[in-house]
Amino acid sequence: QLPEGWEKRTSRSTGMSYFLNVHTKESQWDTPTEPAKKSAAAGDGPDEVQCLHLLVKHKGSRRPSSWREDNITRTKEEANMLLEVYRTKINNNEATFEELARSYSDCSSAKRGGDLGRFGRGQMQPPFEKAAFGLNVGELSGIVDTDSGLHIILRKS
Ligand SMILES: N=C(N)NCCC[C@H](NC(=O)[C@@H]1CCC/C1=C/[C@H](COP(=O)(O)O)NC=O)C(N)=O
Repeated sequence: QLPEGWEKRTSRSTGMSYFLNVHTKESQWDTPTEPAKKSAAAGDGPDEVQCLHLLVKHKGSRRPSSWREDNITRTKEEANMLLEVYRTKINNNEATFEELARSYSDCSSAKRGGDLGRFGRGQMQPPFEKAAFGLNVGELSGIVDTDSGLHIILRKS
């Protein structure tokens, strides 16, 4: 039995259950324990963000294949080391996020410099969403672990 004001829904892209606040239309992955709030109080972070990401897949990825490699066999540790190198290059201004994503990201968004466009809550896998919505505009994330692989994220707006 859900607290008042919540409805259980299923995500189109992952088939995972999420919860919709029927008053504010906000959604969340975590099972609600309190009645749904009636208004979107300020300070709940943005409704939508626009991010670039650089995904390095590994042999344990949910789909260990990409435009770069038909069969991705690198280990998760190797993926982590690659992302540390990319983060360092970006922080040292040796390369831009877009240049590295375009060359090395295992996501189809590589062709757009890693741009995922604007997205709201309930669209991306939970660890990615948590990291992305926790960034300030212009901030580069640490290494984020999802079923897709390992990512670094740059929030654009
Ligand atoms: N709404 C927008 N713009 N597109 C739908 C995104 C669907 C979403 N995707 C992800 O969460 C992964 C992690 C962050 C980006 C992302 C990209 C994945 C990574 O590659 P894959 O593991 O699929 O091979 N490629 C596309 O989906 C999901 N709920 O599965």
